[in-house]
Amino acid sequence: MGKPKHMTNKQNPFAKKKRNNKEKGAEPPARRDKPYESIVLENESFETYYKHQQICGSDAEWDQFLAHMRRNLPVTFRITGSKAQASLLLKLIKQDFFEEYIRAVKELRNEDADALVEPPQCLAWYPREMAWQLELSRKDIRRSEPLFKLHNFLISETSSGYISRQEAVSMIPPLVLGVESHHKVLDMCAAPGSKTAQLIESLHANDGGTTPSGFVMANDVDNNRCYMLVHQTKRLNSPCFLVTNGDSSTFPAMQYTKDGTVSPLKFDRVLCDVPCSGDGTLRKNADIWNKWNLAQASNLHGLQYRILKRGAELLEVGGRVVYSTCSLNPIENEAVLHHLLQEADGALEIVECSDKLPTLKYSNGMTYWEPASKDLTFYKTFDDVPESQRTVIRPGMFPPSKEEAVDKYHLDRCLRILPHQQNTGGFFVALLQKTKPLPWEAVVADGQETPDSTPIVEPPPKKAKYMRGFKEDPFVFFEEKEEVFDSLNQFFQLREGKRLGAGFVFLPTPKPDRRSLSTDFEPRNLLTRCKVGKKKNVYFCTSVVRDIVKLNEKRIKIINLGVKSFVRCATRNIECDFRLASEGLASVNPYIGSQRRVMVQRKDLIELLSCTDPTKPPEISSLCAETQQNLKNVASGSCVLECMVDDVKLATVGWKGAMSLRAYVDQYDTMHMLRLLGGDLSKFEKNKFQDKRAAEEVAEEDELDENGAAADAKATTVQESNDN
Ligand SMILES: C[S@@+](CC[C@H](N)C(=O)[O-])C[C@H]1O[C@@H](n2cnc3c(N)ncnc32)[C@H](O)[C@@H]1O
Repeated sequence: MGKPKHMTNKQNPFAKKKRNNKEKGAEPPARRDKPYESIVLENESFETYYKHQQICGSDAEWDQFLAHMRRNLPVTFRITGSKAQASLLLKLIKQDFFEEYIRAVKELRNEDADALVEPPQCLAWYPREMAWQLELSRKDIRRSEPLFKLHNFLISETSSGYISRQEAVSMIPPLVLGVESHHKVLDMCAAPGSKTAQLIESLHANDGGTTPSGFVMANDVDNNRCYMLVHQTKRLNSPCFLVTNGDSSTFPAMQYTKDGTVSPLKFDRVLCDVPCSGDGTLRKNADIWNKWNLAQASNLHGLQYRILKRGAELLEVGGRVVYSTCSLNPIENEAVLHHLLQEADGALEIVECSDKLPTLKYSNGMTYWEPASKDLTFYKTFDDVPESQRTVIRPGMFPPSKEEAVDKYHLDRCLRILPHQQNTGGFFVALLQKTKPLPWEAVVADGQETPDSTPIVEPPPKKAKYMRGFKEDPFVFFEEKEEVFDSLNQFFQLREGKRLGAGFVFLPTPKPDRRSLSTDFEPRNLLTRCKVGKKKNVYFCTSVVRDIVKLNEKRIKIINLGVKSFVRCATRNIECDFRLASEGLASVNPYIGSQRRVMVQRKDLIELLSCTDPTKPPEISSLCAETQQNLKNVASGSCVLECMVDDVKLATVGWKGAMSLRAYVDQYDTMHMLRLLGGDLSKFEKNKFQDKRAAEEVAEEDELDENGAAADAKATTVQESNDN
């Protein structure tokens, strides 16, 4: 046994400081030093530093920049999901949501009915009109009663994953990366996951009914933030996705099976949305005005460089990596890129990407900057840096000559998005292409393999804390012969249904020839999270994800993968002990046989979804004749309910009982589907302001009653004592 902790010589300096503070009675630091409203939106060092670096072209532009930095950020959102259902929702948003928006904004501003209100603005650079900006801040929406329906809409559609409330500039890196369905994608610093969600959507965007052959691996060093990532991406229900937890700067070399041979796993697309000082988010995080200083940027440069370098090593030749930050500081942006490009000696090249974002306003990447110390002394060359500052200001932070910056390194091809250019946050993004193996990879490969299949250089040694965090339940894949699978297969006809539909819940009408694309259901792609005992939840993933997990489980900590597809639910007289889980429906739906599918009429689906009392599901005899007819050949138990809306097929999980039919959908999905079906949502609309007022009234009445009772009791006591 070792010495007790307090007797060891080595003490954790942070714990010691905390103890000392406690002893001195010092208050723990508040999360924010000042209440939000009273934060002074000024920081002299910030202004001096960025003015010196000339991030704006003129004094007039600088004034505009600062003025925008001090304004609240407008709310933006994206419509997500597969093309068919996203178009359906867009149509609805343009009709109902905008109408309600204009009405509510007029009410909020006390304007009369004829007043003109700007409708929401489409972000023109985002494809297919799928991203929108409202001239309201998050605070406006949360705190204003007239906007409660809009708030409810945003919450319910976000919770069910059909829209994503995401800052406009944060939508840019995944667009620039250009992910396609066959790509192997790595998101190196992924939490909380708004960009990961976009990458997954791109992977599925052109699936046209087939499951993508590529995958997205999302990593974050912070164990807790990995769970935020799981939560954020869960709504997309992608079987081609996994979450890992590790330090990206030492991300391990991995393997996968390529054409039957175990090979090094290199990625086609890598996103490095690195940790940064975040001063581009000042409009959203006003407390940064208080805290901003130059030390953060200098401290982060090294980590940012190491993450990008590792990303480039893990990239396939011909592959692309996006480097992005929400910082305006050239030390965290152009300097990091220049640092690596210099070492890559032509193996990496910054490529033009503005063509992917037509109409986006931006400034070109900086080609000259001057690193500075915390006291704002600026240096033109490393030779000028005094010895005492040389651990902070590093040679790799200095710019190349002005000619090289443009002609050799193309730093001007980077995009700087400044807040005043289109009323957004500040952002930096660059797209790089790997044209050949990196010089140090070629050395590793020398004499062993051709440059095309260069093995991955091993990462720098890991620190001891690398594998820390909670222990995850195991990932236990089904074997080819698996009792549970036989039962699932028999009941849901998984090997007979084959590919009848498409990947996401909202299915375009299947074309008859799609059957020819069919692939058999692979039982080994099902897994559970327990080694012993009864299998409870059964998850589904694609073959490539299973392969990667099996080959690399010991190299990297895997947090999550697979979509819950079947749930144990033993019911008397029903042969299969599992029901379908709505999360996995999109993935397994194409395989489910016709005997477990029911086409229901629109009116009936509205009735099923509107039933909020689980003890009283609609009687089958109350449904339309067509629906009743379609139910005739379906045995009791879990089934898929299908319904056509325009030319889009909606699918949801249902349960046929002896006399009744029910839909198994959570509240937010119910609201979403009712919206698309044109059903009545009023019973789900909550006005939190009204609820609060009602609760206050009840509390007041209770208080009056209590006071009255106390007065009565007192009067009685007085009366009694008088009587005595
Ligand atoms: C700017 S945020 C990423 C935002 C995210 N891409 C999104 O769009 O939601 C940076 C993330 O990097 C993570 N991080 C910091 N150092 C890291 C490292 N060495 N390896 C991996 N992730 C790291 C942080 O935990 C943080 O979640």
